[in-house]
Amino acid sequence: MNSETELAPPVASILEAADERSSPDGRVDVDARPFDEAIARADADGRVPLIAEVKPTSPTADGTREDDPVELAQAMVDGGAAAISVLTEPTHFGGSPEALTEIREAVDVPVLRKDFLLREEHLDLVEADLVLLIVRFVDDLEGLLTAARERGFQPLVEVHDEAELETALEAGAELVGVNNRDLAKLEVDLETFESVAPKARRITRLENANSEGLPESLEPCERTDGSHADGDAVSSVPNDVTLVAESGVSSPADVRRMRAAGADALLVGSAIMDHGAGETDVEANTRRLTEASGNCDGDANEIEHT
Ligand SMILES: O=P(O)(O)OC[C@@H](O)[C@@H](O)c1c[nH]c2ccccc12
Repeated sequence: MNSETELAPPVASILEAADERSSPDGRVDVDARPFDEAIARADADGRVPLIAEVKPTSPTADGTREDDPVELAQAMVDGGAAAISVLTEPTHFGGSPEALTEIREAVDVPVLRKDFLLREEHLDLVEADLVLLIVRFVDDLEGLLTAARERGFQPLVEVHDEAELETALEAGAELVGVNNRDLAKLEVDLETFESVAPKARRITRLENANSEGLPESLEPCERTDGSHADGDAVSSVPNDVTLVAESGVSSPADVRRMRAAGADALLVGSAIMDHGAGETDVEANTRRLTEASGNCDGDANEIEHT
């Protein structure tokens, strides 16, 4: 495994279980729904491009939602989600490959398989439009990226820091998720995306500069504290890596904060699933995030969450 620091005990046990899981013989062959088109459609409609996650429970959740996963996914799409993420990990997240298959049949947006995929054979368990590959847990990222693409999957490569980002980009990742949750402590800090994202822009900009020259900078969004998300352009680079801000986004203000830091899309689970006793209307929970204004207008578009 590609990890030197200690992992939170639930994560270590998830990985042990993942290592022992096997897939049926034979390779899947996916005709994937393009994720870039789903992002473009959302942007064109004025919706924040959101991957909403069907996550019945998790090591950090307070309870478990027993609702029909297909109904949950449909409610997320009705709330404006550009794509759906489905946990297929069974032991700690209450997920299943069957739920993913049913959801993919029921909705027409791209579906991400969220699991702990360690080896090539793990890719063959179930068809999906995207698969998550976590840099920290994968030994041969380049090999797994190739194997995923050969099957038709669009790989979303998850990183948590700059070193992992470099590994991801060197291996040829085009779609990168920056996880705000530290898997060593399971703590969430939105500054993770804010500090890693500009580095992704800088590295790909240098690569582009070799062939095309530098694009003009856009004025970066101003944050509510008056500082800038980063001095660099955040969304003007052609042939750029697509960046997804993952985890810990719970309010329209968080959405705007991640967009200001350069997120092309966001991945949100808990705030939509709401495992506690709070707001259980998944469609409304999704809508208040997809309708969060994409500009930096402070709280002008804040919808009261009662
Ligand atoms: O529930 P949150 O904080 O909105 O997070 C969603 C998603 O980012 C998170 O579930 C996640 C990110 N990377 C993962 C890897 C495995 C399992 C789960 C995850």
